[in-house]
Amino acid sequence: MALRNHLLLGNRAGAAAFGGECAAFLPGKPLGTRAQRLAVRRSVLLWGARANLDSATDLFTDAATGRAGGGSVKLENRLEKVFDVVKGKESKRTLEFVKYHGIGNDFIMVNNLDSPVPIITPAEAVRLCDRHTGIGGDGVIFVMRDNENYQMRIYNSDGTEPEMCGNGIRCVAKYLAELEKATAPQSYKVLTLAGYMILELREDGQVCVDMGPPYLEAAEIPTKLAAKGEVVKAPLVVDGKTWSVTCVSMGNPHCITFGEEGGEGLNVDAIPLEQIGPLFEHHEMFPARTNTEFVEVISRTHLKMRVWERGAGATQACGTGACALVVAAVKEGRAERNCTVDLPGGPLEIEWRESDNHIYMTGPAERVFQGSVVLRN
Ligand SMILES: N[C@@H](CCC[C@H](N)C(=O)O)C(=O)O
Repeated sequence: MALRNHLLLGNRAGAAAFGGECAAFLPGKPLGTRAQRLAVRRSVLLWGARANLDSATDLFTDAATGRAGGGSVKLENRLEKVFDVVKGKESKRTLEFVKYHGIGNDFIMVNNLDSPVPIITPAEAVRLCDRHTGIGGDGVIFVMRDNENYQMRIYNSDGTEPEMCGNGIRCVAKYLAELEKATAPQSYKVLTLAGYMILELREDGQVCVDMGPPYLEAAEIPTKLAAKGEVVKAPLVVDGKTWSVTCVSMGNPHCITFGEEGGEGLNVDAIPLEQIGPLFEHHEMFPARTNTEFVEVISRTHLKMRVWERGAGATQACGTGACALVVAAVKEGRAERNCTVDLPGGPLEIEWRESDNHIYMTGPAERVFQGSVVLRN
C-alpha cells in the first residue's frame, strides 16, 4: 500500500516519492514506456484533492499484479488507468439494480429511463454477470423510454447484444409496474430490437406476452442451411453426428432439434450440453451464431427442452426458445399450436395463434433482490 501512504502524505514530497516509485514500480524492469512513467510522475506531482485514493490504490495494485502475470499490453492498459485516476479523469460510478428471474433465467435490471443509451458498457455487463465475482446473471436488461412507451435492451452475459429475450421481457413487465408503483392488471407496449412486444401483467402474477410472428426464411434467421425458403428437418453435422434441425427466428436465431436424422426421439436429460452446445452456437451455418434447443416430445401438447443460449451458455430457461420450438414442432407435425413447454427452470404456456400468426407466451417473473454495485474501470 505504498501508493496509499504516499497519497495520504498529501504533499509534494509524498507525491514525488510515489512518482519515483511509479518509475520503478517493483524491483526488476520498470513498468510501461519511459513516456508513460514520466506522465505518471508529472500527474502525481500535480496531484491534489482530485485524486481518487481508493481507485488509484486498487489500480496500482492491479498493475503490479498484472506485471506478475506478464502481458505488457494488459499491463500498459492498467498503467494508463492509474494515470487517469490520479489525474482525476475517472472516478467510481455506482449502479443501482434490481435482480429478477423468469423461471430461473436471471437478469440484472437497470433503470435506464434517463438515458437513450445503456448506462453501462458490455465489458461492465460481463463483470456484473459473473456468478463468482459479480452479481450473477444471464444478462443485463436496460429499461429505457420510447416516447410514451418503453424500450428494452439487453446484453448477454458475454457482453453481446441480442435482439430479444422472452423471459427477460416478462421481468420487464414486473419491473415497470414496480417503477410506476402500479398494480396488476397492467399492459405495456415495449420496443425491442425485434420490434414492439405487448405485455399483459395479470392479477394472478403471470405475464402474457404477444411475441409477434415467427420468421422462417433462411436469410431472416440467419442460416446458410438453405439459400432461400424455410429450413425444416434439415441435416446438420455436429460432433460427427447428423442432427435433424428446424430453424426459427423470434427476432433472435434458434436452431431446434428433436434428435439425430433417422434416430429415436431425444432424452434431453442425457444431452451433453456443455460439449455440443458451443459447436451448434458457433457452427459455420449460423453467421450470427445461434441459440439451440434440444427437445423431447412428451405428447402433442407437452414438450420438454434444454437450451444452449448464444452468448450465455446453458441457462435454466429461454422464452424465445420455447416459442421457437413450438413453431418447429408444429412445422415438423409433432405437436399442436397450444403447448406446455417444460424447461429446466419450470413450465411456460405457448400458443402459436392461427388467426394472427402471433405467438403468445405466458409465465411468471419474480423479483429476487435489489442492490448497488461499484463499477470498476
Ligand atoms: N434467455 C432469453 C434469450 C436471450 C438472448 C439469447 N441469448 C440470444 O443471444 O439470442 C429468452 O428468454 O428468450
